[in-house]
Amino acid sequence: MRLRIGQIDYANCTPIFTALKSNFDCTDYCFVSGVPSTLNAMLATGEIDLCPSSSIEYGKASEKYCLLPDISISSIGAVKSVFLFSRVPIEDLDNKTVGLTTESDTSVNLLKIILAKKHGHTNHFQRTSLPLAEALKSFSALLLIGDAALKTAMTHHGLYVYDLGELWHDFTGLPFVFALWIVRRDAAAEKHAEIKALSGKLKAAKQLAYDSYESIASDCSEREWMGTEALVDYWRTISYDLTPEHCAGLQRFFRYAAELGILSREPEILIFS
Ligand SMILES: C=C(O[C@@H]1C=C(C(=O)O)C=C[C@H]1O)C(=O)O
Repeated sequence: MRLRIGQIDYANCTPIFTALKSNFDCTDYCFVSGVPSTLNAMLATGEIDLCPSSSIEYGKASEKYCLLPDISISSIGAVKSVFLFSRVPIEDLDNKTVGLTTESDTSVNLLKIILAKKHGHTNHFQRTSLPLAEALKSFSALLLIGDAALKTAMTHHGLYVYDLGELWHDFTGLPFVFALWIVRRDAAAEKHAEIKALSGKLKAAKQLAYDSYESIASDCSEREWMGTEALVDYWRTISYDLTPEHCAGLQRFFRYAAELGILSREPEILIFS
C-alpha cells in the first residue's frame, strides 16, 4: 500500500516538499494536505502514516510514534510565523482571556508555558478561527501560526506583537522545535523499507532546498502574497534540522509541558532507524 504522507499547507513546508517532489520519484506516495491540528488528528487515528506534525503530538502519544532523523521545523530565536498579537503588553496579560488559533497544537502549549512559567500568569484560553480584529473584540490577545500569522504580521494594527520563537529563546537559550516528522510505529514496521527510502530522500531534499531557496521562491504560489525576498528570508530563519541542540530544546518543552499537566509524562525520544 502507498505511503500516506501528511503535508502542512503552510509556506514553511514549501521548500522541503518542493525539493522532494521535483528531485525524487514520489509516484508511490499519497500526499494529504491540511493544517497541523487536522493532520495531527489524522496521524493519531492512522489515516496517514507519517507527517511533519506538531511536536506536542509526539509527546501526547510517544508510545505509538517514532521520529525521522535530522529533520524538523524549528527556530533558534525568532520564527517569524508564530505570533501573539496583544492589546496590552504581555506583562499585563495576567487573568486575561487569550484566543488561540484552531490550527495549532504545539504553539498553543508553548504560549501557555511562556505565560505561566516566564510571567507567572494565570490565563483563560479559548480556541477561535476569527480573524484578528474580530477576535480582539472578545479577547485581550490572539495567537496565530503559519500563513495566517505571516499575513497578519504584514498589516499595521498598532498592537503588541510577540514572536514565540524569540520568547522561548530568551527564556531558555534553546532552539524551539515546532514540528517533527512523526511516523506511526505500526507503519514503521509494515512499510519499513519505504519509510527508510523516504527518510533518505527527505535528508537530501533538505540539503537541496537549503541550496535553492531563491529558485523555489520564484516558482511557488506564496510569492504572490509574500514576495520572493521575504520568502527566502523566512525560510532562512527556520531551521529544518534536528540536532542534539534541537533535541535539548524539545526535551525542555516536554518537561515544562509535563510540569503544567499538558503531558502526563516526559516522553523518550525514539528515532526511526
Ligand atoms: C513555525 C510554525 O510551525 C508550526 C507550528 C505547529 C503548531 O503550532 O502546532 C505545527 C506545525 C508547524 O507548521 C508555523 O506554522 O508557523
